[in-house]
Amino acid sequence: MTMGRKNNKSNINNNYNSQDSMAFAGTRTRFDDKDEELITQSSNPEDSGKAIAIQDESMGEPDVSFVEGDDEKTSADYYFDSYSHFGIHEEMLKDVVRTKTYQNVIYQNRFLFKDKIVLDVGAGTGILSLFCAKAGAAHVYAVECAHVANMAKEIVESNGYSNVITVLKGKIEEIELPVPKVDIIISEWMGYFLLFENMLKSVLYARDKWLVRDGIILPDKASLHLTAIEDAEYREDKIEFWNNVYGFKMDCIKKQAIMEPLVDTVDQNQIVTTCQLLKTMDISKMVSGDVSFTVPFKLVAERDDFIHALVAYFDVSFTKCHKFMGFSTGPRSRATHWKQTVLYLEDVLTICEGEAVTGNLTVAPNKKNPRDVDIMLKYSLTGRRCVVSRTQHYKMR
Ligand SMILES: C[S@@+](CC[C@H](N)C(=O)[O-])C[C@H]1O[C@@H](n2cnc3c(N)ncnc32)[C@H](O)[C@@H]1O
Repeated sequence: MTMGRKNNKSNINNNYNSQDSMAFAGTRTRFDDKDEELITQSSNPEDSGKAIAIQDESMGEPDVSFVEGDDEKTSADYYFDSYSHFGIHEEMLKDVVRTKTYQNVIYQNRFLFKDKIVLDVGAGTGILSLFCAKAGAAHVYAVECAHVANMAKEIVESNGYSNVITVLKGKIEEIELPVPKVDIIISEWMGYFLLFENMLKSVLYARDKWLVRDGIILPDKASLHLTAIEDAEYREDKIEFWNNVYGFKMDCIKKQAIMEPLVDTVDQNQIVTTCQLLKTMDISKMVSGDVSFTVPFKLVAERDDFIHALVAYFDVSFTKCHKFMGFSTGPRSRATHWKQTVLYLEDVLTICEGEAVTGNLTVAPNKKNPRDVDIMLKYSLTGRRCVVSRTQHYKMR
């Protein structure tokens, strides 16, 4: 997965949700809501913890030393480590679309929470637990496996909620809850392309183990969408660049670059076709196998243009609220830290208004590392000016 584009264009109007709302994941990107400037923050396991450069002044040269014990770490450890530093939580909390939506869902629907037992899966700083406690929950169990759990405990204490919120440090799959059942499960589990990180599996595990019959899960719906964009300039910079690097061809890197989805903000003016709903997941009913699927699509051109990439994004909704609530991470909505996921095409499609790109998208967790996502895209266009049919494979990692 590749992050960021030179000229980030953030959209500031989320038409989907009139409330202030926004969000973040493993390699999440910082979104500074004040100046709407997007700053890439790598929390890539490859970048974190493995080696540190220690400046030894007597020697002059930096000494690159491996941190003791890191050899034993698995990719899962690196994943959880990425949530240990407060910086990643700062970025999530500052994602106003994300955090405000959860806050509004909880504060405007107190009838759901009053005197209820709540389980917060992946509590982070404890922010969602605090919202629930303030909204009148009888008790909240805040489960968090990363070191930030220690801070969540302190935050709960210093805000005077220790009698309502119990922070449990550990993986949801491994902890013991002091109660047999809970009335509500709340979680912010969404990753890039919705499914990157695969945290949804942990939420479904918690649902099956602890949620009472007729209990509520928040959010309870998540949908993946697809559209097609014109993106000549950036495709040139990211993909065609490898054709001629100071006079040398680097085709092998070009092949890799095209396989890596780009997480970035797309300007709504780049959209060439209709947007299509690919898949809706009902979090209250689905099984973990439902995150692997193949869906057909048909994207109809709304103008004569060139298509360089398909773009995926997601919406989440909280349908148990008094009034519908949710947010979209689409290019026509206010930007979130999730941005959009851009899949570059090997072909540039010359499309005329009314013509359609059709195909199938297959999505599945990677077999070796289920937090990564494998995507297969089959597309074809039989147009007046362009006839193309191709299959491409992408890896989000
Ligand atoms: C996207 S963050 C959300 C944090 C917080 N709920 C918020 O809204 O700001 C997800 C959190 O879930 C934690 N997490 C992920 N998988 C988990 C698991 N299996 N058990 C416990 N915590 C988990 C991560 O460490 C991370 O802090």
